[in-house]
Formats: sequence, structure tokens, C-alpha cells
Amino acid sequence: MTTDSRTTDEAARKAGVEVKPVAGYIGAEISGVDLAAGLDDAVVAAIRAAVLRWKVVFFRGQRLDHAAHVAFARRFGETVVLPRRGKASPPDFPEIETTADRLELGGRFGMEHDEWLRRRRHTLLRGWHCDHGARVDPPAATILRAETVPPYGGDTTWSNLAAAYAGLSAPLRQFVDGLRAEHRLGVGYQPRPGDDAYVRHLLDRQVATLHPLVRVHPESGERILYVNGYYVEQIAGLSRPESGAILEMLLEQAVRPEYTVRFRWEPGSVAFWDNRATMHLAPGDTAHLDHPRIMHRVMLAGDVPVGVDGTASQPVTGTEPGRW
Ligand SMILES: O=C(O)CCC(=O)C(=O)O
Ligand SMILES: [Fe+2]
Repeated sequence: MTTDSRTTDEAARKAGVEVKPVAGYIGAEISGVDLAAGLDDAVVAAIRAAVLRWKVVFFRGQRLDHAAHVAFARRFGETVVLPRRGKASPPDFPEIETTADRLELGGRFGMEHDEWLRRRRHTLLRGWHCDHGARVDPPAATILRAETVPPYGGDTTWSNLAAAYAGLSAPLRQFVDGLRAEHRLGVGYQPRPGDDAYVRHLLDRQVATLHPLVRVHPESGERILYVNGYYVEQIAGLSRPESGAILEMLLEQAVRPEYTVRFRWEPGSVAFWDNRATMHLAPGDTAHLDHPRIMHRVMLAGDVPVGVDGTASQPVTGTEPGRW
């Protein structure tokens, strides 16, 4: 499978679906498909090719319920079953995670969201992340659907990390190709009464992995600037100030506006992104609004990343492939 646009177009033509790019480097809207119906293999192949080519694809006006959402995801790979989940997750659907109103990430870790973000070392990248990036095998993809959206606000933004890598100068690409960085979750957070089971699970386990700073995409072969605004902590072998300055620069590069796409949700919208080749930014503009925002997601299991020299990511603590 390649990211060649001819391959993508060919697959779409065969399947009778329309793939319409919506930004120069990332994002395409797919129409002419009902995700709740049983999809034939050609449609699945067309969607898969579009996700690889455009990194995130959008569907509108879908009528997925939890069961159909999971069934759709399973056409593309193994779904992730979280062993202990937040109280927001629907009963009987261990693969579905629900976020209501806003991402309470800070609150989840025992402090207010702003304080949580302030503690991050990298100031530029407030909130940009790929999902579960501190794991040794982060999910390959996330499929997010909107149930209830505010009348304004609540947009999500994605960035293309292959384009960000390609946009670096040659000497800098060569420099980062050989580096690895530690990604961490749960460090320094204090538990507090009322934490749900999922939070306690995260707090129980410090999760950290040494990932290549440039990973080779397992399907497309593209080089990906593998930084993460939530999780990346330190470039191995560099001093703390060197690492901090270089990470700030790379994180800024990773989310340059031209590499991004922003999506306006409607009820029934679905976004399907390649979590190996993108970061995304959950909206921060709805917390003060009096409008609910209810989203459900399913993730696909992913591989252990591999760097340019063929070296795989190394677990540091609290993570092993396939164990959630
Ligand atoms: O709700 C959103 O817009 C995105 C939330 C998010 O980061 C995720 O589902 O992984
Ligand atoms: Fe996310």
C-alpha cells in the first residue's frame, strides 16, 4: 500500500465512493458510503487507501450506533479493548470510549486542565498529541464519531507528521533520523478522591517508552516526525536544555498551519485518522459554553514503531505490546 494519489483514486473509483481532499497536505471527505451498512471489500480498500494518503478522512451524516461503530472499525483491524474504563464509557461496549462536554484530561490526573498543561515542559504544543503515545505500541488509528455537538465551537484539528518531516531541511532530517526520545504518561500526577477506575489504572502504572524521533510508517514507508505534545519528554543522549530547545522546534514544525486541517463536526460526523502519521488537537473552546459535546471513539491496535535504522521502540516502564 502506498500513499500515491493514483492508488487512492483508483481504489475510490473501483468502490464507487468519492474522496475529496479538503486541505493541501491532510484531510479528505469521503461521500457515497453508508458506514452502518455492511461494506464490501472494495469500499474498505478505498477507505484504507484514503486514510493512508490523506491521514484523516471525514464522513458526514452517518447513522452509526455503538455496535455499528465497532463493526465498522473491525473491518480495518483489531480493535482495542480497554480493560478498565472511565465511567463515561457505555456498558456492554468495551471498545467504545465516550467523552462528554470536554476533555477532562487535567482533572483526570488530579489537577485542573490549565495547571496540567502548564506543567508540560513544551509550551508550544498545548494539547497536540497522538493517542496513547507513551505506550510501546500506540494505536494505529482512531475512529471518532460525534453524537451531540455545540452549535458553534468544538472543532478538532489534525496535522500531517510525514509532511512535517519532509518540510525539514536535509541536514536537520539527517540529525533527527538517528535520535530517540522518551514519551511518558502519568509522571508527577497525584491521585485524588473520586478518580474513576481508568484514571486509577493510569496512575497505578507509569507508562514510558523510548520511541524513534523519526518512525518509518509500517504501511506507506514514509518517514514520520514522531513527536507528541502530551507525552514526549526528553531526547535521549542530549542535555536537558538541548533536548528542550530541539523539541520545541520540532513540535512547532509538526503543527505548522499548512500541515493541518480543521474539521467542523455535525451530529453523525465520523473522523478516521492514522494515529501513526498525525497529531491532533482536541478543542479547548467549549468548556465555558453551555452546550454539550458528546463523542465516541474506537481505536485500532498498532505496531511497535520502528526507526530509520530499523530499531524498534523500547519499553521503559509499564507497557508491553498488546497488553492494555
Ligand atoms: O474530541 C475531540 O475532538 C478529540 C478528542 C481526542 O483527542 C481523541 O478522541 O483522541
Ligand atoms: Fe486524542
